Amino acid sequence: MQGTSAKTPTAAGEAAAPERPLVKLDAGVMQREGAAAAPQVEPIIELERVSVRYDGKPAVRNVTFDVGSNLITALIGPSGCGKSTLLRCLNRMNDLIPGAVVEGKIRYHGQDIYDPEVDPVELRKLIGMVFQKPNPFPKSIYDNVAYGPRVTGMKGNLDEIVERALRRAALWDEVKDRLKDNAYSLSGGQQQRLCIARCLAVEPEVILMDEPCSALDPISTARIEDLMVELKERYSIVIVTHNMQQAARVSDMTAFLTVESDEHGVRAGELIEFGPTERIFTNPADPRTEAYVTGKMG
Ligand SMILES: Nc1ncnc2c1ncn2[C@@H]1O[C@H](COP(=O)(O)OP(=O)(O)OP(=O)(O)O)[C@@H](O)[C@H]1O
Repeated sequence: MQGTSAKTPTAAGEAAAPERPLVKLDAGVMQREGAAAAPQVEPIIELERVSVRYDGKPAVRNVTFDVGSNLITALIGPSGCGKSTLLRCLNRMNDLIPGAVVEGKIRYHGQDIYDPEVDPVELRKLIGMVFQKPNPFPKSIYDNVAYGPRVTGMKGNLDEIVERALRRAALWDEVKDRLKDNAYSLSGGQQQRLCIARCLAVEPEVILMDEPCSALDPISTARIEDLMVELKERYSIVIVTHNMQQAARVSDMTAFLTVESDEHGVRAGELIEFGPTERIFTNPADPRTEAYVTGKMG
């Protein structure tokens, strides 16, 4: 599988990117400076007419868009429109759901990820996932981060790999003196950053985040949002969020989905609009997008 060549691991101890100031957008939502400019999308993942069914029942229909390299792409839309389903397609997590069938093409660096030659376990190392609720293992902080490198037999000094991942997840300073403590002794926000560190430890290229802040307080949420903006220097991120302010604050590109009926009256999630986040929130092309982002629908 292609894909690791673009990555240049750096030594532990690198400085975190400076926090970006917030700027006000016309729509009254706050967005970090830099995310406002219309970004160039150099695709790392391409979705082409992707449809998903569960036990024959359509959940998502004909979705086409590109996930840009080193950008944050937000998937937004009302409950049940298929955001999580679509996210799980991107690293074949739907393979683990009995009855789930994915159609269409998903290409990662141009390669069809559903090709029988592709090993989904290898794919998930390159396209990692962070879930809604922090889900650390009942192990020490160190062992949580070391878990992936150990089971995948990653080469290198394990202490350095753990430190690097914890630094990139902006958690090192808070845990460096308690690495042997159980992960459950951390706060919810720290646990979520630990899960991000666990994901980063195996050197992914893409991070999928399914409502990563929904179980967190506003301060922990702000830390994760800052972290996401720092991480995109090195990784490509796709985030599912119900929080439109969050999508507007952190993402560069936004895909808006909603449930629509086809000509036979069969309902499934469809992509209504995809584009630079600033435009989607301030000047959407479709009235359904406008209704959703202004809170009149969903
Ligand atoms: N494991 C599953 N088995 C059967 N149907 C499923 C499964 N997961 C999702 N669905 C169905 O697929 C559709 C899309 O669900 P999905 O969870 O992807 O939407 P969502 O936009 O992420 O929703 P929410 O915002 O509420 O989390 C829904 O109709 C849902 O009931």
